[in-house]
Amino acid sequence: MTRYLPIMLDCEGQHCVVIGGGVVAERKVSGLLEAGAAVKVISPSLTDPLDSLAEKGLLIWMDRTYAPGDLRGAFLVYAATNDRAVNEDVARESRRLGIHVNVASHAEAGNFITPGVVRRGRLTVAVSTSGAGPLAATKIKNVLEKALDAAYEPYLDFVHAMRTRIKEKEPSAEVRGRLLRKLGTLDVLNEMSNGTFIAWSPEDMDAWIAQQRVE
Ligand SMILES: C[C@@]1(CC(=O)O)c2cc3[nH]c(cc4nc(cc5[nH]c(cc(n2)[C@H]1CCC(=O)O)[C@@](C)(CC(=O)O)[C@@H]5CCC(=O)O)C(CC(=O)O)=C4CCC(=O)O)c(CCC(=O)O)c3CC(=O)O
Ligand SMILES: NC(=O)C1=CN([C@@H]2O[C@H](COP(=O)(O)OP(=O)(O)OC[C@H]3O[C@@H](n4cnc5c(N)ncnc54)[C@H](O)[C@@H]3O)[C@@H](O)[C@H]2O)C=CC1
Repeated sequence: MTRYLPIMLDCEGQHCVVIGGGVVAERKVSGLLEAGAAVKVISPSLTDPLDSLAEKGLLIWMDRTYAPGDLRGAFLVYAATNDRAVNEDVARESRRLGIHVNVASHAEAGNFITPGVVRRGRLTVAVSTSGAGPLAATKIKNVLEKALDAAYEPYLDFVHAMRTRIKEKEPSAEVRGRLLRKLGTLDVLNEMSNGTFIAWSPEDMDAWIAQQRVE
């Protein structure tokens, strides 16, 4: 069994290439666009949603089949055609160029796979079965989709604002550590979830930091 390393990859502005324009390519493209990647799709046909993304200029479409050389300079490559041999050629070129490649038809030909994803703002939960059962991954994802409160989004914005402030304002590593741990014990998530949270102004944040510093 392949034991994959789960990592969070910053793809903002990175040039990513998807070969194929069917429903599977569409799913991979939507994940890439959500992550801010610069997407190029190479395929003689596109699904309607992909076509409309191309028309809006949200991706670059090359209306043709894959040709060697197409992957040069790519950050990530997805081989998502319905032709196994073509996907294998894409995987081979990627490996030769040292580019990570995902192969939709038979994952073992590539070296990374796509998890099912649930997002709540800054929270990302990724579910993988290591390729054992993509539909099982979807089912688990759906369980999490129901379980994860929408309040995680404002909660993590709050935590981010507070952590940024504490890191900027507190030079002592020891005090900073204490403040950051105290931040983790606040009941803000519950308050946001049940609607009782009153937003903190920058002054409220500074007052909390000043008070906790001396305690
Ligand atoms: C290994 C992996 C590689 C990769 O694609 O990255 C892979 C591979 C393959 N999938 C196949 C089939 C299906 N995949 C889906 C759906 C999804 N597949 C996704 C990921 C992955 N699929 C990676 C492993 C994820 C993990 O670790 O669990 C999801 C989670 C994410 C996404 O695609 O974005 C997305 C759900 C999105 C969501 O719910 O949000 C459906 C259901 C449907 O289409 O509705 C079917 C049909 C039912 C079935 O086959 O079970 C085949 C057979 C091809 C054939 O032979 O015909 C292969 C090839 C192989 O097994 O090697
Ligand atoms: N990994 C996954 O999540 C899943 C993978 N699959 C696999 O992925 C493959 C693709 O699935 P779909 O998108 O549903 O197929 P599809 O038949 O809808 O689309 C295939 C696309 O590939 C393009 N294409 C074919 N030859 C090409 C070439 N030489 N160069 C560039 N583009 C080319 C076609 O024009 C079309 O746009 C399936 O054959 C299956 O093996 C299927 C379901 C899920």
